[in-house]
Amino acid sequence: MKTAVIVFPASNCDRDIAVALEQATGKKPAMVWHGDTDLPEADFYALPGGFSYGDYLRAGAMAAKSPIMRAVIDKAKAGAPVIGVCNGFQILCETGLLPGVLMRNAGLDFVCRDVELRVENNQSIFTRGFEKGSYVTFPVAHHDGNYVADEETLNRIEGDGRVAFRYVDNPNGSARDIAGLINDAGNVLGMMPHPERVISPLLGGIDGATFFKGLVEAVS
Ligand SMILES: NC(=O)CC[C@H](N)C(=O)O
Repeated sequence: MKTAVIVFPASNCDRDIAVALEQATGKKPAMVWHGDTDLPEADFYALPGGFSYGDYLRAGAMAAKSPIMRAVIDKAKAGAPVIGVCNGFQILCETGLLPGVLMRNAGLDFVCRDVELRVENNQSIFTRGFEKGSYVTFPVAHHDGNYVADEETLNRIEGDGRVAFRYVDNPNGSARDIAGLINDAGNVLGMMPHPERVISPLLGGIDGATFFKGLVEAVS
């Protein structure tokens, strides 16, 4: 099982997700710099959290135009599994691989705390490790986590069962409490909460370990 993590200037969760992936797969992921143009072969690709390019213009907007993202977009369109966490979710929206956009939190504050999420869909490769309707707790840490899309898009996403996770107590104003979203084809997931930060009791929880284990099993 090979995985790869894309590293942008001011990514700050790249090593956290690398540790989570190594724990789940037994192998260190390839770390790929944003300025590269070629991706190594991998069973899935991860876009980590952080403040890529200082969150200038809009969080994820500049990273979406970085050289490596052309290769990530091609891989995703060819069906490779891609996961984006927090800034990674922002980047996926800015590339258009996922619909909608992440705007400033409704309360205008940076929100940093554990949040409870409902698993809305366990049919995807990303959520198969969970029971549908079960609850998990992951931390959030962001100022731009307010998911916005037009009504038609929201209806379509919900109608197609593409909401992966929903906030129980919405921390940022996201439309329809959406915390994590899957693309049409089912191979791209973006989510604001951080599963890679709860992969051991020492870190305060293991729901993230279940998440990565389920993903690894699904793509093996
Ligand atoms: N941890 C993260 O990836 C959050 C950073 C993100 N750019 C924000 O909205 O604040």
